[in-house]
Amino acid sequence: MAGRLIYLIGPSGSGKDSLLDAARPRLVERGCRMVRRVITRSAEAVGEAAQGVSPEQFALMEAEGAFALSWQANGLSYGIPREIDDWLAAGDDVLVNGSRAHLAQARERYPTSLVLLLTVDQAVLRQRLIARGRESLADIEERLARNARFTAELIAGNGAGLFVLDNSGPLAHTVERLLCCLDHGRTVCA
Ligand SMILES: Nc1ncnc2c1ncn2[C@@H]1O[C@H](COP(=O)(O)OP(=O)(O)O)[C@@H](O)[C@H]1O
Ligand SMILES: O=P(O)(O)OC[C@H]1O[C@H](OP(=O)(O)OP(=O)(O)O)[C@H](O)[C@@H]1O
Repeated sequence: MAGRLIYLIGPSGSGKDSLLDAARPRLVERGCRMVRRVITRSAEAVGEAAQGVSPEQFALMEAEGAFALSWQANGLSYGIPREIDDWLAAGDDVLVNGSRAHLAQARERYPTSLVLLLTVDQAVLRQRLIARGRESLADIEERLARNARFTAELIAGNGAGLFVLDNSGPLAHTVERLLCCLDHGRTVCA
């Protein structure tokens, strides 16, 4: 039986990478796989969670069919390696750090996917982005504006198909809710 694609989305700074890192050992325990994204960011800026490539390398990889999903946002290109399709075919669940703007395409390709929307209060989000110190203040404001547009639209348009995980509180709490959702489904953990 094919595995489930678990498509984690949420604004930049909502804590997607932190959540994946914190939950990693317990996800692995459950046989859930995670994949390193390919991003057109410098190697120093992407850290362990992704592979940094140049725009030229990215275009080449895309043309060669290296990605199961790919999108552009925030002036960057992002790719999810196509090896996830082998894992899904082998019956493994796969959790990916996705894009809200690319949700429709992801659902079209993976109709049984479970979509998790990570949310955080906008004021908390601004503070976290500033504290993370990765983008300029102007870039941070652009990300916040992009976020404000998206969250309301997503919840209005996809309410029934989304599991909302609030990460305004402690990360450990969000990890427990994520695992509860994966183990028992939306209704029990809501
Ligand atoms: N629950 C939380 N409480 C406090 N800080 C958090 C929490 N979740 C994430 N952070 C911090 O917020 C910042 C953004 O998190 P990050 O995982 O990089 O977000 P994303 O991957 O969604 O862009 C990081 O500095 C991270 O340490
Ligand atoms: O369509 P959106 O939902 O706005 O998402 C666009 C991109 O922004 C986020 O990545 P970002 O560059 O912020 O990296 P990070 O969130 O992993 O830090 C997200 O993971 C997407 O790749």
